[in-house]
Amino acid sequence: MSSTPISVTALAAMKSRGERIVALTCYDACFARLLDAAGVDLLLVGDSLGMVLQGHATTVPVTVEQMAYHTACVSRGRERALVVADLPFLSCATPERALDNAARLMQEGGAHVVKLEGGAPMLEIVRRLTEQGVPVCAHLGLLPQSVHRIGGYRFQGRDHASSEAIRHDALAMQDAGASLLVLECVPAALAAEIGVTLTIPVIGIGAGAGCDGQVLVLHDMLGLHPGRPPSFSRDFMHGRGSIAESIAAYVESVRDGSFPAAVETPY
Ligand SMILES: Nc1nc(=O)c2c([nH]1)NC[C@@H]1CN(c3ccc(C(=O)N[C@@H](CCC(=O)O)C(=O)O)cc3)CN21
Ligand SMILES: CC(C)C(=O)C(=O)O
Ligand SMILES: [Mg+2]
Repeated sequence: MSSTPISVTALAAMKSRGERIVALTCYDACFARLLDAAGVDLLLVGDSLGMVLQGHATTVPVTVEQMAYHTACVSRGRERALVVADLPFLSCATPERALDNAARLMQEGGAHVVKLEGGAPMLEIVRRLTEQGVPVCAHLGLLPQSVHRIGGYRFQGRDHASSEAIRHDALAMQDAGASLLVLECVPAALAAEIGVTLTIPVIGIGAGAGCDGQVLVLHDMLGLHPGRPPSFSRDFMHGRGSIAESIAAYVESVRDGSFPAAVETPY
């Protein structure tokens, strides 16, 4: 049985109907087939692959070449799910580079949407991409590509000034043409408020259950994190017999709003 492929407008329609969006990171065709068959709506080819696949301590070493390769692998495996690919570290340093690199992710990789980290300084790039027909997913809150500037993977938006900046940037991203927004590691109340304010879908990771959808790093939710997984993640393999069963449990838990629970919502 084949079903209609998901588009960014289909995700917006889900938001308006109050249906939660289920997303996971995905880096290869094998998992793309599995996640797609389980009804995952959005496959994020995240630059987190630098950490979970390549063994780096950060996402900083990941290149556009590598992102295009993994995006192409995912694109071959999916039928229905929307494919979103991360623009990696410094690939949006100028609007020209952003346009060239988005072209690679879409034309070589088959991505439907490109995602970029950052707020106000990225608005011009979001406008330029959007006016060229490139759907953009914005990414605010914790920006892992800035880990060396931030000094660690910390929750963001916990004081008045930074929560105001995130709120403001979220609206500005929507106005600049972004089709989706990922909010990473921000307080649940802030994320929920942004979710009801914006018309575009807001997908949270470490941002509470009030978002329009959830995303997790695939390896974390399969219990494959080396050491202690992030506090906002859940090991869906725990007590289950197969990967397929665990993915199905994640899909159901996001759809019915039981993931993330209070224990997976630090702030
Ligand atoms: N495997 C993996 N999972 C992720 O969620 C993830 C990546 N990699 N790579 C890119 C970014 C980095 N991320 C991370 C990584 C660790 C924490 C973490 O351990 N946070 C602490 C709280 C730290 C604090 O607020 O001071 C936690 O307990 O969750 C958070 C986000 C999220 N993304
Ligand atoms: C954590 C998600 C949102 C991401 O950007 C990634 O996997 O690279
Ligand atoms: Mg990323």
